Amino acid sequence: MAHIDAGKTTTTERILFYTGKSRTVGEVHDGTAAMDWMEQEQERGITITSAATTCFWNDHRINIIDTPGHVDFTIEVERSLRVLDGVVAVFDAVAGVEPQSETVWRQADKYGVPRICFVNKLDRVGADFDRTVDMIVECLGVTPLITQLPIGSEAGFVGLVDLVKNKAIVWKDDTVGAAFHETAIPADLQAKAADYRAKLLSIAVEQDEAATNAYLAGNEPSIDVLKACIRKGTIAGAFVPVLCGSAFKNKGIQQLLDAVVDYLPSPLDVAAKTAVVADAVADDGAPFAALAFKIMTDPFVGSLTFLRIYSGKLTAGSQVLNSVKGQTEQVDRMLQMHANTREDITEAFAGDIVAIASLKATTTGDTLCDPAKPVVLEQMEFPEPVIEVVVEPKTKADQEKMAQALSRLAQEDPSFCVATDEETGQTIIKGMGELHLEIIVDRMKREFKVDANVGAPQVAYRETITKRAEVDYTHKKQIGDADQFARVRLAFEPLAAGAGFKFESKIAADVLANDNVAAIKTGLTSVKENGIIAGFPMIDFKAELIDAAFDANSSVQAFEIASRAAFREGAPKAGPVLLEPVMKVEVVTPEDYMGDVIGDLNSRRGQISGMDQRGNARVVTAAIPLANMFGYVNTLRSMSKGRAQYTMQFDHYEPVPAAIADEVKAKLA
Ligand SMILES: Nc1nc2c(ncn2[C@@H]2O[C@H](COP(=O)(O)OP(=O)(O)OP(=O)(O)O)[C@@H](O)[C@H]2O)c(=O)[nH]1
Repeated sequence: MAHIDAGKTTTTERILFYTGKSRTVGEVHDGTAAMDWMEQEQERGITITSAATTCFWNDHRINIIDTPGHVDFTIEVERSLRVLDGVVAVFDAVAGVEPQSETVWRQADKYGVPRICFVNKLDRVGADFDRTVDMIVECLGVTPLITQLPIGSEAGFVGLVDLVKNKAIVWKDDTVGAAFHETAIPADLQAKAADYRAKLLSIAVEQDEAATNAYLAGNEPSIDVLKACIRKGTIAGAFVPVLCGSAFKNKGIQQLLDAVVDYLPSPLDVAAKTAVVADAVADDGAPFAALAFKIMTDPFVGSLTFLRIYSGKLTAGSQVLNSVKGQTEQVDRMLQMHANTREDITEAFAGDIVAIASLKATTTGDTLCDPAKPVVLEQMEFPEPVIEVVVEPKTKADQEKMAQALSRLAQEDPSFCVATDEETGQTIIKGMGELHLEIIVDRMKREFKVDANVGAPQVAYRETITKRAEVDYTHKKQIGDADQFARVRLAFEPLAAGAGFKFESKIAADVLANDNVAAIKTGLTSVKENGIIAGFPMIDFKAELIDAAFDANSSVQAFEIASRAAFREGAPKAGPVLLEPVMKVEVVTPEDYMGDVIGDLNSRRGQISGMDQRGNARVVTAAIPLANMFGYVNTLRSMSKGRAQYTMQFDHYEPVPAAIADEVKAKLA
């Protein structure tokens, strides 16, 4: 995991080469990287989906997921972190810790995933290992355990000092597969290496009482003991081993693989953590339990569901239970994925990542388990989309294809959703950012051959209420010969940000039958999706059912209709407001453009929250409404002659100022 362009894919490609999975090394910049197999990934040189693959190193099997760095695809990182046992965080030694590295680091914190830091790109002009380590400490707040030091820098980067073995490792040249040899630490690095090694030993031995005592008595731990200490501390999160190299120049990759095997946990090491949520143990003999973390549309088999197996064994041809949906699923075909190629397998075990073809009901985050021993593994959280565009099929034939394509794409990607505008009947797609929706539309056109007109991206506003209001609504209507009757008294009340929607029935059980109460909830749940100000979903409020009445003409349909009408009548009295997504923006710019950048951010209703120095660049952070950030990439590029960069991510919702709310309403009217 890392910020965009830190070198994740390049590192992964080298790993596949050195572990013997690929005979040639794919390069990101010429579109031949095996892990970036989507056309859009190859054209743009970025990772969009997280590809899963398997390789072997030192008699260990390693399952790898290469995650995207761009913030629009954060969901891919989130779901990968949910199922991974260890992470290699890749840093660009020139840029250091960049905003998205910080974000994904916090995500890894959330799931408690042990990490190794790989300081990459040491061959680049301006590379600085020490500065990157300082930033790791400062920005990520971790204790680094420096296990390697670079030998030389920039074009002179030739190898590294392995502080664990206390040896230098030097490569013959920059080519793929170039031989390396162990040698004595160069004279000019000996003092520094001794210093760093002493630090390494003193931190590492703390993990083991016997090793500490021996060390204090003047006895250095053996390499095996030292490695065991590092492993223990890494898994416990006491420190993070820091390694270095240059993926592009083929240096440090084999040592990185050694570190993965030596220091990151095996499925057995994380059994305890899993057991807390699921009562599962990483034991092939235990009942089967797995988490579906990703669904991918596949041209050959329809859809592929990726599973991480936590315990037990899965056999092709068996039946498993989806314990979240309460449905049985048939596992006909099981595949081992290698980026874009696959291999049929018949058995998979605890710790494995496999893809299952054509499951019926399973969606991302569901648990599949042994029908005799049902468990539910901890589910995943998905972010709310902040941006939307209207898509219109060009012909009638495209209409159907588009609906199909969008539903397939939404199934793959929980951070993307499709909605229909109630009034205009238009199809709206919603996602995490401009790039996210651009890729979706591109895939719809190419993979599903749908011809469509695409509107300009719009902000995905929300609505909420600010005060309590009550409504007493009676639905009475004659339809044909039959009368309909339902009366509801509801109260609407604001809730704290992030609380979503809650429904509470305060009436006694004999006032209204349960299915009528359920119908009222159903009515409210659907009607709140089209708020009363400008049709945006209403969030963070509670609806209380205070009273209700029925007669011989009442039905669940009548109560559903009554609750919807009550919402439309009641919500306007509850001080409704329009909410807009406010983004956290970080701009990294040379000093010269600082004034222009700040002036421009201010003019976008931005609130500057920080200014910092990073290397010789300045960093400005600000909170800015998304509505004012469209096309910023071009403004910034021309303002800074292409030298400044920015990243942006959703921060919170805030009420839109009245004048701007009127504009939004006018535009939508
Ligand atoms: N000089 C130098 N360039 C590198 C190194 N590693 C990667 N690159 C280059 O940096 C660019 C980005 O590398 P990627 O591997 O695509 O980075 P990434 O982190 O996977 O990027 P995303 O997946 O898009 O987030 C490519 O042009 C690589 O060739 C390195 O060690 N040295």
